[in-house]
Amino acid sequence: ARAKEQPPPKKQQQPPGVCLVATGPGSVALTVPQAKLVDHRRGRTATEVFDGFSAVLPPDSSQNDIFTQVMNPLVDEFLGGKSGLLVAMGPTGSGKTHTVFGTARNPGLVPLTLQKIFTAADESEGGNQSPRLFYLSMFEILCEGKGERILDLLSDAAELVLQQSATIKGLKEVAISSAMDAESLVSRGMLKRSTAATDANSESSRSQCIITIRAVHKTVDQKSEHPTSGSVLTIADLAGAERKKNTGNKGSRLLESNFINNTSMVFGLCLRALLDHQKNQKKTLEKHFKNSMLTRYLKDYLEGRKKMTLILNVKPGEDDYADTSYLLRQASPYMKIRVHQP
Ligand SMILES: Nc1ncnc2c1ncn2[C@@H]1O[C@H](COP(=O)(O)OP(=O)(O)OP(=O)(O)O)[C@@H](O)[C@H]1O
Repeated sequence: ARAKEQPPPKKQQQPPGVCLVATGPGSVALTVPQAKLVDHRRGRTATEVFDGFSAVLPPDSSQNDIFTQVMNPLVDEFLGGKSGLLVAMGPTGSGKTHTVFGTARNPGLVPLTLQKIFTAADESEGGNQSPRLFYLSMFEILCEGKGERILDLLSDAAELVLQQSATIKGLKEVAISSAMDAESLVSRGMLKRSTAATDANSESSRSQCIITIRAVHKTVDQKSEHPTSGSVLTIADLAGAERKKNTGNKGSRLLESNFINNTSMVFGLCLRALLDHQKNQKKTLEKHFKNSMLTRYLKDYLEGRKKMTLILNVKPGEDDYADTSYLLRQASPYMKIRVHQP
Protein backbone atom coordinates (compact mmCIF):
# COMPACT_ATOMS: atom_id res chain seq x y z
CA ALA A 1 0.00 0.00 0.00
CA ARG A 2 1.17 3.47 -0.66
CA ALA A 3 -0.07 6.37 1.38
CA LYS A 4 0.66 9.87 0.28
CA GLU A 5 -1.01 13.23 0.43
CA GLN A 6 -2.32 14.39 -2.90
CA PRO A 7 -5.34 16.12 -4.45
CA PRO A 8 -8.38 13.87 -4.89
CA PRO A 9 -8.48 12.08 -8.22
CA LYS A 10 -10.17 14.26 -10.88
CA LYS A 11 -12.59 11.70 -12.31
CA GLN A 12 -13.98 10.51 -9.02
CA GLN A 13 -14.68 13.45 -6.75
CA GLN A 14 -15.85 12.50 -3.28
CA PRO A 15 -19.65 12.43 -3.14
CA PRO A 16 -20.94 14.49 -0.18
CA GLY A 17 -20.69 12.75 3.18
CA VAL A 18 -18.29 10.10 1.91
CA CYS A 19 -14.60 9.84 2.82
CA LEU A 20 -13.58 6.77 0.81
CA VAL A 21 -13.89 6.12 -2.93
CA ALA A 22 -12.46 3.50 -5.27
CA THR A 23 -9.95 5.05 -7.67
CA GLY A 24 -9.05 1.96 -9.65
CA PRO A 25 -9.33 -1.84 -9.61
CA GLY A 26 -6.87 -2.04 -6.71
CA SER A 27 -6.87 1.37 -5.09
CA VAL A 28 -8.94 3.65 -2.88
CA ALA A 29 -8.66 7.32 -1.91
CA LEU A 30 -9.36 8.39 1.66
CA THR A 31 -10.11 12.06 2.25
CA VAL A 32 -9.99 13.75 5.66
CA PRO A 33 -13.43 15.31 6.34
CA GLN A 34 -13.28 19.13 6.47
CA ALA A 35 -14.57 19.10 10.05
CA LYS A 36 -11.48 17.13 11.11
CA LEU A 37 -8.96 19.51 9.54
CA VAL A 38 -7.26 22.06 11.79
CA ASP A 39 -8.41 25.67 11.14
CA HIS A 40 -5.58 26.81 8.89
CA ARG A 41 -6.04 23.80 6.57
CA ARG A 42 -9.82 24.13 6.13
CA GLY A 43 -10.88 24.55 2.49
CA ARG A 44 -7.98 22.36 1.33
CA THR A 45 -8.24 18.64 0.80
CA ALA A 46 -5.99 16.01 2.29
CA THR A 47 -6.34 12.75 0.44
CA GLU A 48 -4.33 9.57 0.80
CA VAL A 49 -4.27 6.85 -1.81
CA PHE A 50 -3.96 3.24 -0.67
CA ASP A 51 -3.19 0.78 -3.43
CA GLY A 52 -1.99 -2.76 -4.01
CA PHE A 53 -5.34 -4.40 -3.21
CA SER A 54 -6.16 -7.46 -5.32
CA ALA A 55 -9.74 -6.16 -5.61
CA VAL A 56 -11.85 -3.25 -4.44
CA LEU A 57 -15.47 -4.34 -4.22
CA PRO A 58 -18.22 -1.71 -4.30
CA PRO A 59 -21.07 -1.76 -1.74
CA ASP A 60 -23.51 -3.34 -4.21
CA SER A 61 -21.24 -6.38 -4.86
CA SER A 62 -23.06 -9.67 -4.49
CA GLN A 63 -21.92 -12.40 -2.11
CA ASN A 64 -21.02 -14.43 -5.22
CA ASP A 65 -18.80 -11.60 -6.54
CA ILE A 66 -16.91 -11.61 -3.25
CA PHE A 67 -16.64 -15.39 -3.23
CA THR A 68 -15.35 -15.50 -6.80
CA GLN A 69 -12.74 -12.78 -6.35
CA VAL A 70 -11.59 -13.38 -2.81
CA MET A 71 -12.36 -16.88 -1.59
CA ASN A 72 -12.30 -19.05 -4.68
CA PRO A 73 -8.48 -18.97 -5.12
CA LEU A 74 -8.04 -20.06 -1.49
CA VAL A 75 -10.57 -22.88 -1.88
CA ASP A 76 -8.84 -24.10 -5.05
CA GLU A 77 -5.49 -24.17 -3.24
CA PHE A 78 -7.07 -25.94 -0.29
CA LEU A 79 -8.49 -28.62 -2.59
CA GLY A 80 -5.04 -28.88 -4.13
CA GLY A 81 -3.57 -29.66 -0.70
CA LYS A 82 -2.46 -26.27 0.64
CA SER A 83 -3.66 -24.66 3.83
CA GLY A 84 -4.98 -21.11 3.74
CA LEU A 85 -6.64 -18.46 5.88
CA LEU A 86 -9.28 -15.85 5.22
CA VAL A 87 -9.71 -13.07 7.79
CA ALA A 88 -12.52 -10.50 7.69
CA MET A 89 -11.44 -7.32 9.47
CA GLY A 90 -13.10 -3.96 9.97
CA PRO A 91 -14.96 -1.75 12.42
CA THR A 92 -18.12 -2.83 14.14
CA GLY A 93 -21.16 -2.91 11.86
CA SER A 94 -19.12 -2.85 8.63
CA GLY A 95 -20.54 -6.18 7.39
CA LYS A 96 -17.92 -8.79 8.34
CA THR A 97 -20.41 -11.33 9.69
CA HIS A 98 -22.70 -10.68 6.75
CA THR A 99 -19.82 -11.29 4.33
CA VAL A 100 -18.54 -14.40 6.07
CA PHE A 101 -21.83 -16.11 6.96
CA GLY A 102 -24.59 -14.19 5.14
CA THR A 103 -28.19 -15.28 5.50
CA ALA A 104 -30.22 -18.27 4.30
CA ARG A 105 -31.39 -16.22 1.30
CA ASN A 106 -28.06 -14.58 0.69
CA PRO A 107 -25.33 -17.05 1.72
CA GLY A 108 -21.88 -15.72 2.50
CA LEU A 109 -18.36 -17.08 2.13
CA VAL A 110 -18.68 -20.04 4.51
CA PRO A 111 -21.76 -21.63 2.89
CA LEU A 112 -20.47 -20.84 -0.61
CA THR A 113 -17.14 -22.45 0.29
CA LEU A 114 -18.87 -25.58 1.59
CA GLN A 115 -20.95 -25.79 -1.59
CA LYS A 116 -17.84 -25.51 -3.74
CA ILE A 117 -15.93 -28.11 -1.73
CA PHE A 118 -18.66 -30.72 -2.03
CA THR A 119 -19.32 -29.98 -5.70
CA ALA A 120 -15.61 -30.49 -6.35
CA ALA A 121 -15.63 -33.69 -4.25
CA ASP A 122 -18.58 -35.06 -6.26
CA GLU A 123 -16.90 -34.19 -9.53
CA SER A 124 -13.64 -35.87 -8.58
CA GLU A 125 -15.39 -39.07 -7.47
CA GLY A 126 -14.58 -41.86 -9.86
CA GLY A 127 -11.50 -40.01 -11.06
CA ASN A 128 -7.97 -41.02 -10.18
CA GLN A 129 -7.82 -38.79 -7.07
CA SER A 130 -8.19 -40.65 -3.79
CA PRO A 131 -11.46 -39.69 -2.08
CA ARG A 132 -11.31 -37.24 0.77
CA LEU A 133 -12.97 -36.82 4.12
CA PHE A 134 -13.77 -33.34 5.43
CA TYR A 135 -13.91 -32.27 9.05
CA LEU A 136 -15.26 -29.00 10.43
CA SER A 137 -14.56 -27.21 13.69
CA MET A 138 -16.00 -23.93 14.91
CA PHE A 139 -14.96 -21.97 17.96
CA GLU A 140 -14.82 -18.47 19.33
CA ILE A 141 -12.29 -16.56 21.35
CA LEU A 142 -13.87 -14.21 23.81
CA CYS A 143 -13.03 -12.00 26.70
CA GLU A 144 -13.49 -13.28 30.23
CA GLY A 145 -12.61 -10.86 32.98
CA LYS A 146 -9.18 -9.65 32.00
CA GLY A 147 -8.29 -12.85 30.15
CA GLU A 148 -9.31 -14.68 27.02
CA ARG A 149 -11.18 -17.95 26.67
CA ILE A 150 -11.92 -20.38 23.84
CA LEU A 151 -15.45 -21.69 23.49
CA ASP A 152 -16.26 -24.69 21.28
CA LEU A 153 -19.34 -23.80 19.22
CA LEU A 154 -19.96 -27.43 18.20
CA SER A 155 -19.88 -29.04 21.63
CA ASP A 156 -20.36 -28.27 25.31
CA ALA A 157 -16.71 -28.99 26.12
CA ALA A 158 -15.82 -26.79 29.06
CA GLU A 159 -12.06 -26.56 29.01
CA LEU A 160 -10.31 -25.84 25.73
CA VAL A 161 -6.62 -25.06 25.83
CA LEU A 162 -4.53 -23.41 23.16
CA GLN A 163 -1.30 -25.38 23.09
CA GLN A 164 2.14 -24.13 22.18
CA SER A 165 1.82 -25.94 18.84
CA ALA A 166 -1.17 -23.65 18.05
CA THR A 167 -3.57 -26.58 18.23
CA ILE A 168 -6.57 -26.46 20.52
CA LYS A 169 -6.80 -29.34 22.98
CA GLY A 170 -10.36 -30.62 23.34
CA LEU A 171 -11.76 -28.94 20.21
CA LYS A 172 -14.42 -31.01 18.46
CA GLU A 173 -13.95 -31.76 14.77
CA VAL A 174 -17.09 -33.08 13.09
CA ALA A 175 -16.94 -35.18 9.93
CA ILE A 176 -19.05 -33.50 7.24
CA SER A 177 -20.41 -35.34 4.22
CA SER A 178 -22.53 -32.74 2.42
CA ALA A 179 -22.76 -28.96 2.13
CA MET A 180 -26.26 -29.05 3.62
CA ASP A 181 -25.15 -30.97 6.73
CA ALA A 182 -22.17 -28.71 7.18
CA GLU A 183 -24.26 -25.55 6.78
CA SER A 184 -26.74 -26.65 9.42
CA LEU A 185 -23.83 -27.44 11.73
CA VAL A 186 -22.51 -23.91 11.19
CA SER A 187 -25.98 -22.41 11.79
CA ARG A 188 -26.18 -24.23 15.12
CA GLY A 189 -22.73 -22.93 16.00
CA MET A 190 -23.81 -19.40 15.12
CA LEU A 191 -26.74 -19.63 17.53
CA LYS A 192 -24.28 -20.40 20.27
CA ARG A 193 -21.95 -17.57 19.33
CA SER A 194 -22.17 -14.84 21.89
CA THR A 195 -23.54 -11.62 20.59
CA ALA A 196 -24.58 -8.70 22.71
CA ALA A 197 -26.02 -5.41 21.59
CA THR A 198 -23.90 -2.29 21.53
CA ASP A 199 -25.15 1.14 20.48
CA ALA A 200 -23.06 0.97 17.29
CA ASN A 201 -24.41 -2.34 15.93
CA SER A 202 -27.34 -4.08 17.59
CA GLU A 203 -26.18 -7.50 16.29
CA SER A 204 -22.57 -6.92 17.14
CA SER A 205 -20.33 -9.97 17.62
CA ARG A 206 -18.26 -9.62 20.76
CA SER A 207 -15.96 -12.49 19.92
CA GLN A 208 -13.57 -13.71 17.25
CA CYS A 209 -15.23 -16.64 15.45
CA ILE A 210 -13.05 -19.20 13.68
CA ILE A 211 -14.10 -22.04 11.39
CA THR A 212 -11.70 -24.66 10.11
CA ILE A 213 -12.31 -27.20 7.37
CA ARG A 214 -9.78 -30.02 7.14
CA ALA A 215 -9.38 -32.27 4.11
CA VAL A 216 -7.93 -35.71 4.67
CA HIS A 217 -7.28 -38.30 1.97
CA LYS A 218 -9.22 -41.40 2.96
CA THR A 219 -6.33 -43.71 2.24
CA VAL A 220 -3.88 -41.71 4.35
CA ASP A 221 -5.60 -41.71 7.68
CA GLN A 222 -8.53 -43.99 7.30
CA LYS A 223 -8.27 -45.68 10.64
CA SER A 224 -7.85 -42.66 12.82
CA GLU A 225 -11.02 -41.17 14.23
CA HIS A 226 -9.39 -37.76 14.66
CA PRO A 227 -6.93 -37.30 11.84
CA THR A 228 -4.56 -34.42 12.29
CA SER A 229 -3.00 -34.40 8.85
CA GLY A 230 -4.27 -32.76 5.67
CA SER A 231 -4.74 -29.23 4.41
CA VAL A 232 -6.78 -26.81 6.49
CA LEU A 233 -8.88 -23.90 5.35
CA THR A 234 -9.46 -21.40 8.14
CA ILE A 235 -12.02 -18.61 8.03
CA ALA A 236 -12.00 -15.99 10.78
CA ASP A 237 -14.68 -13.39 11.46
CA LEU A 238 -13.04 -10.91 13.80
CA ALA A 239 -14.98 -8.83 16.29
CA GLY A 240 -15.10 -5.24 15.08
CA ALA A 241 -12.60 -2.85 16.58
CA GLU A 242 -14.45 0.15 17.92
CA ARG A 243 -13.80 3.62 19.18
CA LYS A 244 -15.11 4.06 22.72
CA LYS A 245 -17.09 7.21 22.01
CA ASN A 246 -19.10 5.39 19.30
CA THR A 247 -20.36 2.55 21.40
CA GLY A 248 -21.39 3.70 24.88
CA ASN A 249 -19.72 0.64 26.43
CA LYS A 250 -19.31 0.48 30.18
CA GLY A 251 -18.04 -2.06 32.73
CA SER A 252 -17.57 -5.57 31.35
CA ARG A 253 -18.56 -4.38 27.86
CA LEU A 254 -15.70 -1.92 28.02
CA LEU A 255 -13.31 -4.74 28.98
CA GLU A 256 -14.59 -6.72 25.98
CA SER A 257 -14.08 -3.75 23.75
CA ASN A 258 -10.50 -3.36 25.03
CA PHE A 259 -9.89 -7.05 24.28
CA ILE A 260 -11.23 -6.64 20.75
CA ASN A 261 -9.23 -3.48 20.11
CA ASN A 262 -6.13 -5.15 21.56
CA THR A 263 -6.54 -8.22 19.32
CA SER A 264 -6.87 -6.10 16.21
CA MET A 265 -3.92 -3.93 17.25
CA VAL A 266 -1.75 -7.04 17.84
CA PHE A 267 -2.82 -8.39 14.44
CA GLY A 268 -1.69 -5.14 12.82
CA LEU A 269 1.64 -5.22 14.71
CA CYS A 270 2.25 -8.79 13.50
CA LEU A 271 1.74 -7.71 9.87
CA ARG A 272 4.11 -4.75 10.31
CA ALA A 273 6.76 -6.93 12.00
CA LEU A 274 6.57 -9.56 9.25
CA LEU A 275 7.02 -6.97 6.53
CA ASP A 276 9.95 -5.35 8.38
CA HIS A 277 11.57 -8.77 8.72
CA GLN A 278 11.04 -9.59 5.03
CA LYS A 279 12.57 -6.27 4.02
CA ASN A 280 15.56 -6.82 6.24
CA GLN A 281 16.21 -10.46 7.12
CA LYS A 282 18.83 -9.41 9.67
CA LYS A 283 16.06 -7.88 11.73
CA THR A 284 14.60 -10.53 14.04
CA LEU A 285 10.92 -11.18 13.58
CA GLU A 286 9.25 -9.57 16.60
CA LYS A 287 7.00 -12.02 18.47
CA HIS A 288 3.96 -9.75 18.74
CA PHE A 289 1.75 -12.77 18.06
CA LYS A 290 2.28 -13.85 21.69
CA ASN A 291 0.12 -10.96 22.89
CA SER A 292 -3.29 -12.30 21.92
CA MET A 293 -4.85 -15.72 21.68
CA LEU A 294 -6.09 -15.26 18.13
CA THR A 295 -2.65 -14.29 16.86
CA ARG A 296 -1.05 -17.19 18.75
CA TYR A 297 -3.47 -19.52 17.00
CA LEU A 298 -2.70 -17.94 13.61
CA LYS A 299 1.07 -17.83 14.19
CA ASP A 300 2.00 -19.80 11.04
CA TYR A 301 0.18 -17.26 8.90
CA LEU A 302 1.46 -14.22 10.76
CA GLU A 303 5.02 -15.49 10.43
CA GLY A 304 4.60 -15.89 6.65
CA ARG A 305 4.67 -19.69 6.41
CA LYS A 306 1.16 -20.08 5.03
CA LYS A 307 -1.01 -18.00 2.78
CA MET A 308 -3.63 -15.63 4.13
CA THR A 309 -6.16 -13.35 2.51
CA LEU A 310 -7.64 -10.34 4.28
CA ILE A 311 -11.00 -8.77 3.57
CA LEU A 312 -11.14 -5.23 4.86
CA ASN A 313 -14.75 -4.27 5.45
CA VAL A 314 -15.18 -0.51 5.54
CA LYS A 315 -17.95 2.00 5.97
CA PRO A 316 -17.22 4.90 3.62
CA GLY A 317 -19.12 7.68 5.47
CA GLU A 318 -17.30 10.76 6.80
CA ASP A 319 -18.34 9.75 10.32
CA ASP A 320 -16.38 6.54 9.84
CA TYR A 321 -13.19 8.30 8.74
CA ALA A 322 -11.19 7.46 11.90
CA ASP A 323 -12.13 3.76 11.82
CA THR A 324 -11.44 3.51 8.08
CA SER A 325 -8.12 5.27 8.34
CA TYR A 326 -7.07 3.06 11.28
CA LEU A 327 -7.99 -0.13 9.39
CA LEU A 328 -6.23 0.86 6.17
CA ARG A 329 -3.07 1.81 8.03
CA GLN A 330 -3.12 -1.31 10.16
CA ALA A 331 -3.54 -3.64 7.18
CA SER A 332 -1.30 -1.78 4.73
CA PRO A 333 1.91 -3.83 5.37
CA TYR A 334 -0.04 -6.89 4.22
CA MET A 335 0.01 -5.97 0.53
CA LYS A 336 3.80 -6.17 0.45
CA ILE A 337 4.18 -9.40 2.41
CA ARG A 338 5.37 -12.39 0.37
CA VAL A 339 4.55 -15.96 1.37
CA HIS A 340 6.92 -18.77 0.51
CA GLN A 341 4.69 -21.77 0.95
CA PRO A 342 6.34 -25.20 0.72
N1 LIG B 1 -23.87 -6.11 2.04
C1 LIG B 1 -24.89 -6.11 2.92
N2 LIG B 1 -26.15 -6.28 2.50
C2 LIG B 1 -27.17 -6.30 3.38
N3 LIG B 1 -27.04 -6.13 4.72
C3 LIG B 1 -25.80 -5.95 5.19
C4 LIG B 1 -24.66 -5.94 4.33
N4 LIG B 1 -23.55 -5.73 5.08
C5 LIG B 1 -24.00 -5.63 6.34
N5 LIG B 1 -25.34 -5.75 6.41
C6 LIG B 1 -26.17 -5.65 7.64
O1 LIG B 1 -25.57 -4.64 8.46
C7 LIG B 1 -25.59 -5.04 9.84
C8 LIG B 1 -24.17 -5.07 10.40
O2 LIG B 1 -23.42 -6.04 9.68
P1 LIG B 1 -22.54 -7.16 10.42
O3 LIG B 1 -23.20 -7.65 11.68
O4 LIG B 1 -22.19 -8.14 9.37
O5 LIG B 1 -21.28 -6.26 10.82
P2 LIG B 1 -19.94 -6.71 11.54
O6 LIG B 1 -18.85 -6.00 10.82
O7 LIG B 1 -19.85 -8.20 11.60
O8 LIG B 1 -20.10 -6.08 12.99
P3 LIG B 1 -19.48 -6.58 14.42
O9 LIG B 1 -18.00 -6.55 14.30
O10 LIG B 1 -19.99 -5.56 15.38
O11 LIG B 1 -20.04 -7.95 14.64
C9 LIG B 1 -26.28 -6.40 9.88
O12 LIG B 1 -27.63 -6.21 10.21
C10 LIG B 1 -26.13 -6.94 8.46
O13 LIG B 1 -27.17 -7.82 8.12
